[in-house]
Amino acid sequence: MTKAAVLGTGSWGTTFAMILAEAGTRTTLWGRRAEVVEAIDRAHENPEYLPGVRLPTSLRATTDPAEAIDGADFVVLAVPSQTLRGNLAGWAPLLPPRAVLVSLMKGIELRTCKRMSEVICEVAEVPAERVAVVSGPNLVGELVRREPAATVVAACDDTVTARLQDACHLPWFRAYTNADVAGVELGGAVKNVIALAVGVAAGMGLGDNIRATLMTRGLAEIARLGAAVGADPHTFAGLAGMGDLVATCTSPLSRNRTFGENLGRGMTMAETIAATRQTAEGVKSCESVLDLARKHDVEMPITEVVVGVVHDGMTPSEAAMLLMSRTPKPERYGV
Ligand SMILES: NC(=O)c1ccc[n+]([C@@H]2O[C@H](COP(=O)([O-])OP(=O)(O)OC[C@H]3O[C@@H](n4cnc5c(N)ncnc54)[C@H](O)[C@@H]3O)[C@@H](O)[C@H]2O)c1
Ligand SMILES: O=P(O)(O)OC[C@H](O)CO
Repeated sequence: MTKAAVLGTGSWGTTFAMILAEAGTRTTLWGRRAEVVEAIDRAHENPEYLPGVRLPTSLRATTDPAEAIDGADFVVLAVPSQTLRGNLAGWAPLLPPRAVLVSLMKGIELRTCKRMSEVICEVAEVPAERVAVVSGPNLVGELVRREPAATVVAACDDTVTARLQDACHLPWFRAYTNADVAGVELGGAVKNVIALAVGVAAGMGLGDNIRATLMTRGLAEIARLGAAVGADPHTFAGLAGMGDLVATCTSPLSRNRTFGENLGRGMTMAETIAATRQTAEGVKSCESVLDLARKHDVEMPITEVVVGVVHDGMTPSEAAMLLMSRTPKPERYGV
């Protein structure tokens, strides 16, 4: 039987562990807090992140990473992107020699501008063939009700994607495979930034025309950056590109969109952060996405104003004016 360790008992870590367990994978969750771990292990509920959701009885939980990781075929990483490097450094000595490391995270590391798979290879000292990512339109609030959804499992090794697909495929959760790791990761990380922009516009009371414009031009930004880092442009028309962009930018369940909406309504950053209990990855990653774009000489005007609003005191109205007053140009998608 395939065995998985899921490291991180937040909303996506717990939900993906539930999916793995339901798909017949022997799964153990690792969490930092004893009370959460005990509730998952004994009462089959995560009261902190998924109150009221009944988890499979086969799903185990522990505060001991060695116990979770022992004998795992898949070690699934589900902590915030900016803490991954530190967390993984502690877990690396525990990894079984042939385990595949799976990233659930949708962020880009600050300062290094590295994708999560790159951080994993570097910190765990594993070849790219032993790393996979999972990304797609996967809003936890719907998945825990077992509403139909799909995702993408990506790895450069076909046998790895096939095994991971098998480990998490369910009648209500379709996993597609893709070999374009960079594209799948960028789609997931940058859509969070675009969702912040869409949220700001919604909070300002603006309508569907600008939402569609931000999403479409946002996808063009994602594709331009993707082309610059060597991703397959087709990936961005798929679930991890357009699919996740649509889900995140249109759903009230999205934390990134909601964060932007609060800013657009006039809340300060401090008030918005205080109102956000969970990880809204775009808030930090917008800076690393912009840095990455600058490194590759890629223009990302929506990302630039998101960084302005979130980190540099730009008002939503100033951001809107900056975007709308750009030089008129031909419509181009991608490069
Ligand atoms: N929730 C979703 O709908 C969803 C869906 C797909 C992908 N994701 C991505 O998955 C990743 C994790 O998101 P989430 O929704 O589980 O976030 P979350 O905020 O619900 O949970 C984060 C988890 O990490 C833990 N954590 C925080 N700081 C830590 C640290 N320093 N060391 C170790 N653990 C720490 C928290 O205790 C918590 O268990 C993010 O990159 C997110 O973008 C989330
Ligand atoms: O709630 P968000 O904004 O972090 O989005 C969650 C998922 O990434 C949607 O696929």
